[in-house]
Amino acid sequence: MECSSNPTPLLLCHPPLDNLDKEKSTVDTNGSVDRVIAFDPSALRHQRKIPAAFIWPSIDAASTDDDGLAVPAVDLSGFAGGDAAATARAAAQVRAACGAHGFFHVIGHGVDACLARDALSCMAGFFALPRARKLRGRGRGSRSAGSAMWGYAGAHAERFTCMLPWKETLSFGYRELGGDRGVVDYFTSNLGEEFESMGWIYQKYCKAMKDLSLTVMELLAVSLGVERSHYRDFFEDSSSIMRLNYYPPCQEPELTLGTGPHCDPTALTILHQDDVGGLEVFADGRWRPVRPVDGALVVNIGDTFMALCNGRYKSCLHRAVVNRQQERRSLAFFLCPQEDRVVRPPSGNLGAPRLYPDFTWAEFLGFTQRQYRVDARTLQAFTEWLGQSPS
Ligand SMILES: C=C1C[C@]23C[C@@]1(O)CC[C@H]2[C@]1(C)CCC[C@@](C)(C(=O)O)[C@H]1[C@@H]3C(=O)O
Ligand SMILES: O=C(O)CCC(=O)C(=O)O
Ligand SMILES: [Fe+2]
Repeated sequence: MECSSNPTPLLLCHPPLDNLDKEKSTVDTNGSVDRVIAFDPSALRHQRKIPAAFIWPSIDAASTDDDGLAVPAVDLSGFAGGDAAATARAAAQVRAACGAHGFFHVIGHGVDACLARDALSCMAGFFALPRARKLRGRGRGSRSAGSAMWGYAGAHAERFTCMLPWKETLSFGYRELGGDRGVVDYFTSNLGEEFESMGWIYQKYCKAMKDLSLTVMELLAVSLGVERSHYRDFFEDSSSIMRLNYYPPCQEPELTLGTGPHCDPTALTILHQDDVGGLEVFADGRWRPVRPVDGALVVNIGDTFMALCNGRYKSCLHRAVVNRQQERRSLAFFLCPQEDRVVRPPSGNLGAPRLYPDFTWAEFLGFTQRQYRVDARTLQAFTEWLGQSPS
């Protein structure tokens, strides 16, 4: 597999647009995947070496610098309460962080601490289930573009054949409109009635993340000098993605990755990580950890927001590493526009000259699920692909 996520000379690394098809060259001649790995950490634990499919190119798995990334802790309480000085301070912090690397912590965010704790801890029960049971949570999503990514996935081994991530995930969609128990219904209909209480935890957690993401959108607008409600209104009817990440301990952590180097294609990510650590950002030419801070949530700009602000704020390359001793859990809430909404920056001084073409989230999500494995240059590849498409 050609390197598709070389972090150093990003622009010098041009994999073919269909980097998914390239990987399928390891599919056998009658079209079926011949080396599907059933990711079963309890069985893999007894092997001295990890399977070759989990080994990443050394450039992607390059070691981490000790120097933690300086991410500001943006206190949202004053901003939400309408305090002018607190707003100016928060906007300045966000402007500096997003102009540099796009990552910041939020504190004073108002998310119930018990809910946040429960959402992180209750996933343990799910990932500890036998594999066959977890697989019941596969696939039945409502939206076709993303349906391959809904439900349970063990190392994405059904989608990819090499550079597999050392993780298990459970993903589901969240949209508020159309009912206030969509997540609960997802859990009970896909996993079983006994998952109802877990479904309620994520139902409430998603609502809290949606509200928080709209507050952050307001702050981003203020920080960019855009009309305060502009992005909030844009995302009011958003359809977002909730993902539970479970990273088991790994016997050869320096050879693999929990999540490979990528920029999030989505608009905004709110990450709740446990206290183990593993998130890293590629900044100033090196991989730097974003150390967990108790009570804080990590926020980062994704490609879709970078397009919405015409490149003023960065969607930055990041990854998650694993370690020998400890399992790690994280919760990622990905804010995405409603599928058919056109992504374009507001007119005015942000808008020209345009760096990216108009697109819809349905098109971009479809590209990441059918055409291209998300990496460091997804938005660029998507832009080129749009330019080549008939219309
Ligand atoms: C739209 C998306 C694609 C990925 C999930 C997400 O909702 C946001 C980030 C993307 C991802 C996590 C980036 C790293 C590679 C990936 C395959 C993964 O390791 O999970 C990505 C997701 C995907 O499912 O395509
Ligand atoms: O688990 C983490 O720390 C990061 C995961 C991530 O970047 C993602 O899911 O997009
Ligand atoms: Fe990410």
